[in-house]
Amino acid sequence: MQVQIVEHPLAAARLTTLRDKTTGNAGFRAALSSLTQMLVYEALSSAKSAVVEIETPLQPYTGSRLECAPLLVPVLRAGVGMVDQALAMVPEAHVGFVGIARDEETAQPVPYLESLPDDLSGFPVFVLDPMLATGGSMLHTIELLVARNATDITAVCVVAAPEGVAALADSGHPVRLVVASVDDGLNEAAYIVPGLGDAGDRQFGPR
Ligand SMILES: O=P(O)(O)OC[C@H]1O[C@H](OP(=O)(O)OP(=O)(O)O)[C@H](O)[C@@H]1O
Ligand SMILES: O=c1cc[nH]c(=O)[nH]1
Ligand SMILES: [Mg+2]
Repeated sequence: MQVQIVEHPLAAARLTTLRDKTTGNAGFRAALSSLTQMLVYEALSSAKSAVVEIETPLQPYTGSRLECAPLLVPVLRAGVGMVDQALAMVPEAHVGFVGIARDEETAQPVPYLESLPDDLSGFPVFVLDPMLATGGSMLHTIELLVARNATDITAVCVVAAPEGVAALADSGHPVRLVVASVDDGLNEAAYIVPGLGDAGDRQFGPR
């Protein structure tokens, strides 16, 4: 599986703000939005372009546009904080939604929402979720997409645990990962360490 770690100094600065436990809800949402811009920019660096013929004020010009905008799929709740900025980068994109909450005892994903197009053949899909911990939530999402014929899936994450990266790689599904950091691992409660805590709670408060 292709893993692209975005290590730009500005990305590292936003990630530090997210990790800082003194950052409040508003500051966390702002830093997540800003970092999402960098992650989506990098995730699109290999996207195909289509030729567009235009005219500048001076002469004809052969320009380009994205050949196919990715379907954006935020995983609720935490991925909600990434979707506005991703849409700002790709305004023509469509958006699907998946809702999953981990069971706090077992860390198993509990799905509660699925709102996706029926057929994703030929469409690139960007799954937006800041946290890839055990990988259970991302794998569930990927399985929903593959069942709809998706063959080009990008997981856009902020922090990943090696366990989650391995789970995606071992799944054999057509997925690549774009992430700001692969951290040390998971603690006994399946939280990423050093991590940034609960990305949903830090944006929106406890559920
Ligand atoms: O890789 P996993 O072990 O599945 O953990 C990662 C998931 O946990 C978080 O969501 P959470 O379940 O806390 O829901 P929330 O976004 O509503 O807070 C996070 O946003 C991922 O979706
Ligand atoms: O560290 C973690 C693990 C799962 N979900 C989060 O929000 N944070
Ligand atoms: Mg949460």
